[in-house]
Amino acid sequence: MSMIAAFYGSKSILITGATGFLGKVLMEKLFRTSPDLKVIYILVRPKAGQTLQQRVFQILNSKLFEKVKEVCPKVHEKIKPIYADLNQKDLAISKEDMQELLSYTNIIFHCAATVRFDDPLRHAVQLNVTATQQLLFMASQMPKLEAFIHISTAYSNCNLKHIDEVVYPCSVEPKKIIESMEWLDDAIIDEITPKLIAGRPNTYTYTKALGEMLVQQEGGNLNVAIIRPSIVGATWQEPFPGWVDNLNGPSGLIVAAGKGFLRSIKATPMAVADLVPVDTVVNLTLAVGWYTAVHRPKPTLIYHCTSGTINPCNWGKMGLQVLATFEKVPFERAFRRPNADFTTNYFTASCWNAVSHRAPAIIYDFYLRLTGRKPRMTKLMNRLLRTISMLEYFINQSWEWSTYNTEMLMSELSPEDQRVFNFDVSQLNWLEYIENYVMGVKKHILKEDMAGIPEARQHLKRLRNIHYLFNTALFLIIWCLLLARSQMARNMWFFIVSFCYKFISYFRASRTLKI
Ligand SMILES: CCCCCCCCCCCCCCCCCCCCCCCC(=O)SCCNC(=O)CCNC(=O)[C@H](O)C(C)(C)COP(=O)(O)OP(=O)(O)OC[C@H]1O[C@@H](n2cnc3c(N)ncnc32)[C@H](O)[C@@H]1OP(=O)(O)O
Ligand SMILES: NC(=O)C1=CN([C@@H]2O[C@H](COP(=O)(O)OP(=O)(O)OC[C@H]3O[C@@H](n4cnc5c(N)ncnc54)[C@H](OP(=O)(O)O)[C@@H]3O)[C@@H](O)[C@H]2O)C=CC1
Repeated sequence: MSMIAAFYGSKSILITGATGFLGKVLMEKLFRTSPDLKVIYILVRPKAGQTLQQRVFQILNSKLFEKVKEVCPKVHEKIKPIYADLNQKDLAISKEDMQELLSYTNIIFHCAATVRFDDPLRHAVQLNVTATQQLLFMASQMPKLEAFIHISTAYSNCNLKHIDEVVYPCSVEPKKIIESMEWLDDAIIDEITPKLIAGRPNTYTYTKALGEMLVQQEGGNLNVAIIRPSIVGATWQEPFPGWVDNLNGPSGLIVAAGKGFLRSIKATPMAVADLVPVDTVVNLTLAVGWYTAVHRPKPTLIYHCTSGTINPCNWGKMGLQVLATFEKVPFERAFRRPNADFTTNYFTASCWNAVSHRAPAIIYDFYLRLTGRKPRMTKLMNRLLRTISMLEYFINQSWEWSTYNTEMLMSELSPEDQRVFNFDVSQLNWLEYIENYVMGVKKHILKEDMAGIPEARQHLKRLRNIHYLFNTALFLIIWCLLLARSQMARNMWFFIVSFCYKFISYFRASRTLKI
């Protein structure tokens, strides 16, 4: 029997961010391995016109929860959605709900955050720092609380090349940043943001670092732990390989490449692609929750959930495997045949962006206008290029994270727990994982059925023929223009024609003599 599964068996658990990518897999694993847990409180907000219940219903009826419904038929009775908005003071939790949370919660998993790289500092601070402070204040009033597990990111200190499992202080205290957001206007905040995030690429990584510092400072007597995942990808093994449900990180670029929009990206092929499967992150998170509650380590421990130092993959290997998988499992209705490459300098990247991204989009929008349809490709391409510009920071350099605490935790687990809550990425087969990831993007993000592969292949063949036709026509047009304007071109054309004529005559003559 798994000690960790038994530990959660009687617990009341609060998960923030449970409707997110990581949060869903965390909930699924808890219900599947500890079906007799008491309750999981999830902070949820209405979204896209859906009520809290509708959002929970949609999650429980998704493919991700198919196995849970077999082992925990009453799962819907064990989830308690609580209205909350991290943008609001006191998280907008009602008095009744707050009283219940304070009275019964045993474990908190704080996953909620804004993971956007381009959020204004005020919004990122509100979600990733102020909301964390409010959750810590709630936790300090929970008499039954055994552990507070805070999910940060391995890139919170990406301004450093080697990162240890410690909290690195930020130049300005989190509390001062929180207070200043209350009275500074947006214009001043925009002006000071570059100075505050200095060395980091965006407000996301900066505010995650602030959140860690706040947890360390205001964790008080709480049993707190911090987990830093690197780039969280699709599931590796459980509940099944390849599950992913958002366009963040690699997923969006895999879609863009598979649909033929993405043709080049500035990357360093040998740079470490520090991906970590979401089920690996969840297994580590649950093991940390158990260890923190049972062993109460002091001071606060930080756990790196990364792959680069244990089982490194690089962007070149990943990119080639993604392209190879497209050959086997093409995406439907592609704009062009998938064919992308990494460029290693800005000049080449700019040229490729102009020739292989912007020009085709303009041509295609011109065609849409000619056929009376609304042009959309240029707008989509600009968004994709903007996304790429934000991700490039992370694919053109490598970092090194120490993993002492994570390895220590693994050694503390029983063999059964190491099996059930496996976070040993040394066992990961990258080629197999990446192939499952691409197939998962096709099935779970694009909602494409594998039965449509033959038609997708036919579509790609048609695109190839159109591509050849277009290139031939372009060549002929350019050649005719050259012939019309250049005597040298005409002389060259005459030489080629006469050479071919003589070669054919000689060939015929030699064949006649042989007969
Ligand atoms: C040698 C051969 C080479 C061959 C190469 C083949 C290429 C194959 C690709 C494989 C290589 C992949 C490289 C991966 C690089 C990944 C690096 C990731 C690093 C993360 C480090 C930090 C990790 C963390 O701690 S949190 C990470 C999670 N956070 C994110 O990833 C957030 C990033 N996204 C954003 O910040 C925003 O989306 C932003 C700012 C980039 C774009 O914002 P914008 O407002 O423009 O768009 P959205 O409103 O978000 O969406 C608009 C629209 O676009 C769709 N969309 C969203 N994101 C993406 C995307 N990444 N790609 C494509 N499309 C995207 C979205 O669904 C929306 O559509 P609507 O219809 O409008 O809803
Ligand atoms: N994905 C990755 O590659 C990595 C993620 N992480 C960390 O893991 C955690 C989870 O990330 P991930 O699951 O990918 O992110 P998602 O964007 O998928 O999920 C974010 C969660 O936060 C919730 N949330 C955001 N804003 C609010 C708000 N105003 N009020 C209430 N809830 C809100 C979202 O709710 P809603 O559904 O209503 O929007 C969602 O449940 C984050 O802390 C992130 O920093 C760390 C490293 C890598």
